[in-house]
Amino acid sequence: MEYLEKLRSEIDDIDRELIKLFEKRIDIVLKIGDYKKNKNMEIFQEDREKQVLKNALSNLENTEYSEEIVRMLSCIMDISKDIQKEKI
Ligand SMILES: O=C(O)C(=O)C[C@]1(C(=O)O)C=C[C@@H](O)C=C1
Repeated sequence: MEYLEKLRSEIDDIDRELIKLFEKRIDIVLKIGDYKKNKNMEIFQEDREKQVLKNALSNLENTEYSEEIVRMLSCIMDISKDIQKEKI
Protein backbone atom coordinates (compact mmCIF):
# COMPACT_ATOMS: atom_id res chain seq x y z
CA MET A 1 0.00 0.00 0.00
CA GLU A 2 2.84 2.35 0.82
CA TYR A 3 4.15 1.72 -2.67
CA LEU A 4 0.84 2.63 -4.30
CA GLU A 5 0.52 5.74 -2.16
CA LYS A 6 3.98 6.88 -3.13
CA LEU A 7 3.22 6.45 -6.84
CA ARG A 8 -0.08 8.29 -6.47
CA SER A 9 1.66 11.09 -4.68
CA GLU A 10 4.06 11.35 -7.65
CA ILE A 11 1.06 11.59 -9.97
CA ASP A 12 -0.45 14.31 -7.77
CA ASP A 13 2.77 16.32 -8.04
CA ILE A 14 2.85 15.91 -11.82
CA ASP A 15 -0.84 16.87 -12.11
CA ARG A 16 -0.16 20.01 -10.09
CA GLU A 17 2.55 21.01 -12.58
CA LEU A 18 0.40 20.07 -15.57
CA ILE A 19 -2.48 22.18 -14.29
CA LYS A 20 -0.22 25.18 -13.74
CA LEU A 21 1.12 24.89 -17.28
CA PHE A 22 -2.36 24.26 -18.69
CA GLU A 23 -3.63 27.44 -17.04
CA LYS A 24 -0.77 29.38 -18.61
CA ARG A 25 -1.55 27.78 -21.97
CA ILE A 26 -5.22 28.79 -21.72
CA ASP A 27 -4.23 32.40 -20.95
CA ILE A 28 -2.23 32.45 -24.19
CA VAL A 29 -4.97 30.70 -26.17
CA LEU A 30 -7.33 33.50 -25.11
CA LYS A 31 -4.87 36.16 -26.31
CA ILE A 32 -4.51 34.35 -29.66
CA GLY A 33 -8.31 34.16 -29.83
CA ASP A 34 -8.55 37.94 -29.42
CA TYR A 35 -5.93 38.42 -32.12
CA LYS A 36 -7.77 36.11 -34.52
CA LYS A 37 -11.02 37.94 -33.88
CA ASN A 38 -9.42 41.32 -34.61
CA LYS A 39 -7.82 40.00 -37.79
CA ASN A 40 -10.89 37.97 -38.87
CA MET A 41 -8.89 34.75 -38.84
CA GLU A 42 -10.29 31.21 -38.67
CA ILE A 43 -10.06 29.59 -35.23
CA PHE A 44 -8.86 26.28 -36.68
CA GLN A 45 -5.30 26.62 -38.00
CA GLU A 46 -4.44 23.29 -39.58
CA ASP A 47 -0.80 24.02 -40.42
CA ARG A 48 -0.09 25.28 -36.91
CA GLU A 49 -1.69 22.15 -35.38
CA LYS A 50 0.52 19.95 -37.57
CA GLN A 51 3.54 21.95 -36.41
CA VAL A 52 2.56 21.62 -32.73
CA LEU A 53 2.36 17.84 -33.12
CA LYS A 54 5.63 17.72 -35.04
CA ASN A 55 7.43 19.78 -32.37
CA ALA A 56 6.06 17.55 -29.64
CA LEU A 57 7.14 14.35 -31.36
CA SER A 58 10.61 15.72 -31.96
CA ASN A 59 10.94 16.45 -28.20
CA LEU A 60 9.71 13.03 -27.15
CA GLU A 61 12.24 10.90 -25.25
CA ASN A 62 10.33 7.63 -25.52
CA THR A 63 8.95 7.23 -29.03
CA GLU A 64 6.73 4.38 -27.78
CA TYR A 65 4.47 7.16 -26.46
CA SER A 66 4.04 8.92 -29.81
CA GLU A 67 0.41 7.93 -30.28
CA GLU A 68 -0.53 8.96 -26.74
CA ILE A 69 1.21 12.32 -27.14
CA VAL A 70 -0.62 13.01 -30.39
CA ARG A 71 -3.92 12.08 -28.73
CA MET A 72 -3.22 14.28 -25.72
CA LEU A 73 -2.20 17.32 -27.75
CA SER A 74 -5.07 16.90 -30.20
CA CYS A 75 -7.42 16.88 -27.24
CA ILE A 76 -5.74 19.98 -25.77
CA MET A 77 -6.06 21.80 -29.10
CA ASP A 78 -9.74 20.82 -29.32
CA ILE A 79 -10.20 22.42 -25.90
CA SER A 80 -8.32 25.53 -27.13
CA LYS A 81 -10.69 25.87 -30.09
CA ASP A 82 -13.74 25.43 -27.83
CA ILE A 83 -12.39 28.14 -25.51
CA GLN A 84 -11.75 30.49 -28.43
CA LYS A 85 -15.28 29.84 -29.73
CA GLU A 86 -16.99 30.22 -26.33
CA LYS A 87 -15.08 33.04 -24.70
CA ILE A 88 -14.28 35.35 -27.58
O1 LIG B 1 -1.88 28.87 -32.75
C1 LIG B 1 -3.09 29.13 -32.76
O2 LIG B 1 -3.65 29.69 -33.73
C2 LIG B 1 -3.94 28.78 -31.62
O3 LIG B 1 -5.05 29.24 -31.48
C3 LIG B 1 -3.42 27.77 -30.63
C4 LIG B 1 -3.84 26.35 -31.02
C5 LIG B 1 -3.26 25.44 -29.89
O4 LIG B 1 -4.01 25.11 -28.98
O5 LIG B 1 -2.05 25.15 -29.94
C6 LIG B 1 -5.31 26.23 -31.08
C7 LIG B 1 -6.03 26.20 -32.24
C8 LIG B 1 -5.40 26.21 -33.56
O6 LIG B 1 -6.06 25.40 -34.48
C9 LIG B 1 -3.96 25.96 -33.49
C10 LIG B 1 -3.26 25.97 -32.32
